[in-house]
Amino acid sequence: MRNFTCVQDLGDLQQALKEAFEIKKDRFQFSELGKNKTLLMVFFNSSLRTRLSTQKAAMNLGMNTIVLDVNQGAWKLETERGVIMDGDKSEHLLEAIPVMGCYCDVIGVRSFARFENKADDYNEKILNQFIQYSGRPVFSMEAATRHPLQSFADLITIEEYKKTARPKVVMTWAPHPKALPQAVPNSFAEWMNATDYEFVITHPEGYELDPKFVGHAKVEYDQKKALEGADFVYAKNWAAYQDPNYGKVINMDRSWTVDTEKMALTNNAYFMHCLPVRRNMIVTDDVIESPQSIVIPEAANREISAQTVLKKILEGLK
Ligand SMILES: CCC[C@H](NC(=O)CCC(=O)O)C(=O)O
Ligand SMILES: NC(=O)OP(=O)(O)O
Repeated sequence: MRNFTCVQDLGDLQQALKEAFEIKKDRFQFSELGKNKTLLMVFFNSSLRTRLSTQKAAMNLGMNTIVLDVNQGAWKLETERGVIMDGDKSEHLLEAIPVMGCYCDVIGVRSFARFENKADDYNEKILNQFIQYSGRPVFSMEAATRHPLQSFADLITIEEYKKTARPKVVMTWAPHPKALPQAVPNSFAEWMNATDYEFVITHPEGYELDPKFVGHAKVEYDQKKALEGADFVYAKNWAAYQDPNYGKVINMDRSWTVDTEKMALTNNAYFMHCLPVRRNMIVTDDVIESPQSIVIPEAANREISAQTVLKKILEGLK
């Protein structure tokens, strides 16, 4: 595998899951694979789980790691070609990216949607420049439209906890004070659609996601109806996608917060969230602290999804 930006890049998903569970049995069995190889992790946005789990995964494979927080320490970067650089940006991405490629063998990039230009976001303008100009394999650590390492970990977790072959998985929107990217819900939907699970998306009107990601999922505007009989509840906030409200918060309706009453409608469902989570906005304290909350094992599986992806990229370098 050269680059990893979406579920399709993994190829056979069932085979990738087998590799992930093999790694989980003994995460140090491939510790020679990454010897003398360096992973560069580039963050344009904050991170806890991705930063820690991806470094740990690289170390499990014997890799060296370098972490760059672009907005803390590096030169402020210009991303637009043709701009006269007489302002506060000292370096252009078109130099910085090939330079970064000189110092590493694999690059991970986190660059959220900026909500300034929908086309730039949905054409993955930043991530694709790393793919085009770095000369190295590139993987997404959450880009503008997807978060594949998270979604892979989410799928691993559902496979571990499911009680039936085809569980009912419900992704529900929940309120948040900020305009959050559609990357996590887009990606979760894309990965759920790649399985044979029963998958339902529920959100208020106006929060419809890009149909490219919704695919054949059922969309239900009545959250309580959607939650009936659910085996997994995946909560997440996202800003509006559809024009003219792209990138906007158009609703903060706290009746969409996931609470014990909502969870009582389900089939004793497990509660999932990618974290970080705004308690008592997305989900109540009682629900996220309940025995049915699997947000910590879900986060722990980020090491496994990252290690599986890095292993496949390193195998492609041989
Ligand atoms: C893995 C999730 C990363 C990001 N989350 C946030 O930016 C939350 C920020 C906040 O709650 O202040 C998102 O929603 O895409
Ligand atoms: N879920 C996730 O990617 O968390 P961070 O933003 O903390 O990396």
